[in-house]
Amino acid sequence: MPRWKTLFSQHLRRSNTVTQALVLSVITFCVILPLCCHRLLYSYYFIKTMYLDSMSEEVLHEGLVRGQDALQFWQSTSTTASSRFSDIAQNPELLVIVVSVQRNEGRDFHYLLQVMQQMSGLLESCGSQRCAEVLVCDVESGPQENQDAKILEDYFKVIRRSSLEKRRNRDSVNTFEREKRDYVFCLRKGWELVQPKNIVVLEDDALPKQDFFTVVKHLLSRTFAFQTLYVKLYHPERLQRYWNPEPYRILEWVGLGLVGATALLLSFSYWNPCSFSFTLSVTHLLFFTLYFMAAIELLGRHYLLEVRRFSPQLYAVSPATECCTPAMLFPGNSSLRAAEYLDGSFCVKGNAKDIVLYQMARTIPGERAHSVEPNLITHIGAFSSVRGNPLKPRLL
Ligand SMILES: CC(=O)N[C@H]1[C@@H](OP(=O)(O)OP(=O)(O)OC[C@H]2O[C@@H](n3ccc(=O)[nH]c3=O)[C@H](O)[C@@H]2O)O[C@H](CO)[C@H](O)[C@@H]1O
Repeated sequence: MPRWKTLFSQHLRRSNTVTQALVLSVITFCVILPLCCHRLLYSYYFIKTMYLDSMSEEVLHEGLVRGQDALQFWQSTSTTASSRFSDIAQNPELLVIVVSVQRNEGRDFHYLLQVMQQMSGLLESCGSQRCAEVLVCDVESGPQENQDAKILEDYFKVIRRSSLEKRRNRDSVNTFEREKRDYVFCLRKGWELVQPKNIVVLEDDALPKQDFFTVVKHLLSRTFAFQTLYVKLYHPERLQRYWNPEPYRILEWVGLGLVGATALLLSFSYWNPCSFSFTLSVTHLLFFTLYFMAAIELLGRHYLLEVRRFSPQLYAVSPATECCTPAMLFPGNSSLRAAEYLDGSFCVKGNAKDIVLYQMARTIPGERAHSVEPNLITHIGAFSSVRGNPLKPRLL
């Protein structure tokens, strides 16, 4: 065949491949994914203008109903032996401390009651061998009472500061410093009272998921847990994307792209072995790796993480991410070190307790911190007790 003919047929084949790649990309990214994902809150295709307000209202309404149900639940529960968790054993394997303050905004949502209702269900499902001891740490030190904590007194042990400590704590510090001091108080008091082997601290709007105790138990059976200051059990869903600058996520992203592309190309080569030349496969591998990476990111990493719930062994442990402390595991006696670090810092807006802990774990030699994914709690607090709230809270 003359040379120009060979070149022409090569060019035709190449442009044919490029066209196929283009058509596939347009169909996937402009038709299929937008159709499937436009209602998924954490997907890039989510149409905020159409769905955000109505979804936020719906979630708010559901939260209110759950709160009223929880109130009714605790008001109607009789204090039988099985519903009482207030007798705390010494040296338990795990102590869960729930930190709570009286909320002014969103008080009808009874976050604490919701969390404790879920917790009591989880504790009951553990059977006679309790999976944890639980303390409610009521840190309200103003003139008002924490009504929800009061309701729970018949069922759980509630710890508070003494009146003298309360008076001392009332001096005019900013909210973030007060929040930190409250946290330190709960950590130390819990340790002092129960001497547990490990501690989990939950904020009062952190609703534990069904897999909570199973996964915490599994984490504690791994050696890394005892070389860490804390393990974060929650990270906000909106910050779980690959396009957030966490180095290990980039590795996961490229790895998933490569695995997807290799699997696809191997199945192609199985069904049509003649079309599988080396040059084609390298270009194809590159294209499909990028194709899968883009598809996963646009769909939303959050949804992919949910697949890991299949087994506790599949939960990913990685270096800790910065934001938020609604659910924290302090293995061994690390809660005492954390309390000491927090005590030595002064918190202000922009340098709240979550940032202080993160910085400590990064800068103090020998300290490390980890995060586990997917989340072990749902954050149900639409209203913040430390920051100003918008008139209508939104999901994003
Ligand atoms: C979901 C999320 O992103 N939550 C984070 C956000 O809290 P939020 O702004 O969401 O505030 P929040 O209402 O969830 O309060 C956090 C916790 O602090 C407790 N509390 C509040 C006031 C007080 O004077 N004393 C006290 O102990 C309260 O009971 C709750 O357990 O910012 C905090 C730092 O500022 C923490 O990093 C929270 O994890």
